[in-house]
Amino acid sequence: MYLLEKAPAKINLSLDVLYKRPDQYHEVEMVMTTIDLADRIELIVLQEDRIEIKSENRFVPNDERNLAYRAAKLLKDTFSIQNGVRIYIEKQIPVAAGLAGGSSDAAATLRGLNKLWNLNLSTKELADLGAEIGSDVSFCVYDSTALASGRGEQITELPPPPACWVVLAKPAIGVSTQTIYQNLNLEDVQHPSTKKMVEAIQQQRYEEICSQVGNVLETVTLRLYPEVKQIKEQMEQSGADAVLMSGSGPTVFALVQQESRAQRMYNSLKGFCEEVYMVRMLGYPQTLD
Ligand SMILES: C[C@](O)(CO)[C@H](O)COP(=O)(O)OP(=O)(O)OC[C@H]1O[C@@H](n2ccc(N)nc2=O)[C@H](O)[C@@H]1O
Ligand SMILES: Nc1ncnc2c1ncn2[C@@H]1O[C@H](COP(=O)(O)OP(=O)(O)OP(=O)(O)O)[C@@H](O)[C@H]1O
Repeated sequence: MYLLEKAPAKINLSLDVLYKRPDQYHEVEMVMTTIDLADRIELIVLQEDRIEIKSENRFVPNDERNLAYRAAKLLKDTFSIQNGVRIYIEKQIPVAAGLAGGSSDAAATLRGLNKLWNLNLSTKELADLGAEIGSDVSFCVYDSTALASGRGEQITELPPPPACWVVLAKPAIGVSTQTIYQNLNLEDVQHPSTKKMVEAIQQQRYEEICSQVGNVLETVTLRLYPEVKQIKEQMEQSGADAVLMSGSGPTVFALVQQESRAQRMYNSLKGFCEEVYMVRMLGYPQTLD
């Protein structure tokens, strides 16, 4: 038995941190959506009791460090599944970029194995299981647009935002999410208004969405990595409707409604940044076949 799942990247349209919790996580309020930059996950059921990970990308671990491996293991252990699975990850999402690539692979594995192993779990049940793997996995299970609170695992779905182009640039550095949260000084940030962002999406007001984007982790990453700041400034100067860093970075994205303007921005960024993408905003679940 065999199944394909699409695992799209996410962007944070807003990311607010409320306080540091006693369990070493931070209480957050994030508005997230998906974009048409996606990994492709192929799942093949094995009669033998083992989990295999295959990927041509050298940055993707092929053992229990892989979040997709952990997703399969979690379902196997929780539901005493005797079969194994081969998981082939065709990687399109840049690794360690702030785009939840690993979390989305884990979520796609949960969705796919739910079908292949006839578990009949609801999206909420899968998302709750996903939270055991990582804070972003629950959102990725929903594969839509949502407000995420708690440490990121409490999901309230929202309608997809109005369509637009998303131009992304990832500087050639890796950023540790843990380091960024550790260096956050909550007295030194400007909090975005989650409420206004949610209302702007509910009312489908593109300009209001653009004026409400904000990410408190940006303060930390831009201070620690000047190359991220440089890319952000370059995007701001080339006529974006809004520019923001996604998650803990280092990827910066621009929202642009006009295709020709997005194309010009893509071309000019390509001149000094190797990893640049121009994709559509999605915000609703996609199928592959
Ligand atoms: C930055 C974001 O990607 C935004 O969507 C998420 O908040 C992070 O999600 P993630 O990568 O799935 O994070 P996890 O794997 O759960 O946690 C990695 C590390 O980030 C820190 N962390 C994460 C989430 C959170 N709400 N507070 C935190 O302080 C913790 O130090 C944790 O050890
Ligand atoms: N399926 C996977 N794809 C990519 N990286 C993975 C995967 N599973 C585990 N990893 C590990 O996780 C690390 C972070 O990768 P990932 O691409 O998920 O980061 P990210 O986009 O910054 O995540 P987030 O936005 O959730 O913080 C990588 O360095 C890699 O070693």
